[in-house]
Amino acid sequence: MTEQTPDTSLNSALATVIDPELRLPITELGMVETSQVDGTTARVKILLTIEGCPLKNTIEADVREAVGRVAEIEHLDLEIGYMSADQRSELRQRLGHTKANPFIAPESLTRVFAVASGKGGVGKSSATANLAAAFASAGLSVGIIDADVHGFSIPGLLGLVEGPTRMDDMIIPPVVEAPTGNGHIKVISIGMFVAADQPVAWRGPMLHRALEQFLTDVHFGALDVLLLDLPPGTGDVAISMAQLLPHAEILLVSTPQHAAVDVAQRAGTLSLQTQQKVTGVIENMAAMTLPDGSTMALFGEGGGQILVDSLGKALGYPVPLLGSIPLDMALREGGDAGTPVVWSAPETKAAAVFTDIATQLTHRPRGLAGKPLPFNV
Ligand SMILES: Nc1ncnc2c1ncn2[C@@H]1O[C@H](COP(=O)(O)OP(=O)(O)OP(=O)(O)O)[C@@H](O)[C@H]1O
Repeated sequence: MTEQTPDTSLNSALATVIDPELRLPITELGMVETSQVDGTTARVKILLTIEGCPLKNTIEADVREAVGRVAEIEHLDLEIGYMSADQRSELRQRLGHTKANPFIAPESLTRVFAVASGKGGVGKSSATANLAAAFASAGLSVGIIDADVHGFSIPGLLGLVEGPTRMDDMIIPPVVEAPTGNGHIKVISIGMFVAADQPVAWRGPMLHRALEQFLTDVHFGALDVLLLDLPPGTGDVAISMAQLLPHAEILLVSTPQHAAVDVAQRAGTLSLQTQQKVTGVIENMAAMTLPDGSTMALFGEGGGQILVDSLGKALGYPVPLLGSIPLDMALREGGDAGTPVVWSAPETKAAAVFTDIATQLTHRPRGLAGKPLPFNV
C-alpha cells in the first residue's frame, strides 16, 4: 500500500467538497488552482465561477471543514479567486454544456413529465412541487421548469430564495436538497427573470423562446426526472412544450368536481394533436377527513374516475387514475412555508399518495419517444 503524503491527503480532502449547484467535486470542476502542504500549513486557492458567487461562503466553509479533517494539517491559508473567461469556457466544456436541448438527445435517460390542468387553482403547482419532493426523497436528481407564466409559484413552494447563477451564456439553477439522502431538485422559473411585482405579458413567440432558453441555456446536469409546471389550459406554452419536448408525458391534475372534468378533458385531448401521451390523472382536493373522523367532499366526488374513463375513450388507450389527494391543511401550510407536505408532514395521507404516485411513475415504462409534431410554432 502506498503511503499518503500530506499533499495527497489534502487533495483527497478537497475532492470531498461538492459544488452545491453543479453537484460535482470542486477538484473535477477546475476550481482548485493551488493545493500544497508546507510543514503543517496547507495553502489552497479556490476559483469560484463568477464574482459575487452566492455560494462563496458555503464553499469556503466546506473547504475549511474538509481540510480540518486532515490530521497532518494545522493551519489553512485559503485564498478565494475567480475564474477567467477561458477557465469558465473550459468548465462549460467539461460539463458538456453545448447549448443544445439535452432532453431530446437519443441517449437522454431523463423522464420528462409535463404537469397540466384544465383550469387554474386545482393544485397543479402543489402537485409538481410534491412529486418533485417525493422523487428527490427517493434519491433522484430532479429538475423543475416552472413555466406557469401567470402564476409562477414553484420557488415559493420549495422555499427557494436564491436565484440562478449566470455563467456567461450558461445558467446554473438553484438547488433544493431533500431532507435525507442525496436527492435534490434544481429549479428554474420564469419568476426568476422578472421583477417580483411585474405581470408577465408575453406573447406566444416570446414564451416559446423563454422555454427554449430554459432547455438550452440552463445546465441541469444529469437528471433522472424533469417536471414542467405548465400554465392551466391549452395555451401557447403547452403547444411550445409539445414542440420542444415531444416525448414529455402529460400528468393531468383535476379536482373531483364534475364541472372541472370537461375542461380537464380538453387539456388532455390536446395530446391527440401533439401526439404526446397522457400518463395519468391526479385527482386533487378530494374529500377531507374532519377531526371527528367524518369526511367532507368540498369539491364533490368521482371526477377523477369520470375523467380517466372519458380520456381513455377519447385517446384510445387506458389512462390511469394515479391517485387521489385529499384536501389537507398540512399541504396548504407546507406550501405557504416553502416545504412540500411530502417533507413537512410525511405521515399525512396527502404525502403518502404523492409518494405512491412518484413510485408508480418511476416504475412505469416511458411514453412514446420523441415523435415529430405535425405543426410548427
Ligand atoms: N390538496 C390540497 N389541500 C389543501 N390545499 C390545497 C390542496 N391542493 C392545493 N391547495 C392549495 O390551493 C391553492 C392553489 O394551489 P396551486 O397553486 O398548487 O394550484 P395551481 O393549479 O397550480 O394554480 P395556478 O394554475 O393558479 O398556478 C394553494 O393555496 C394550495 O396551497
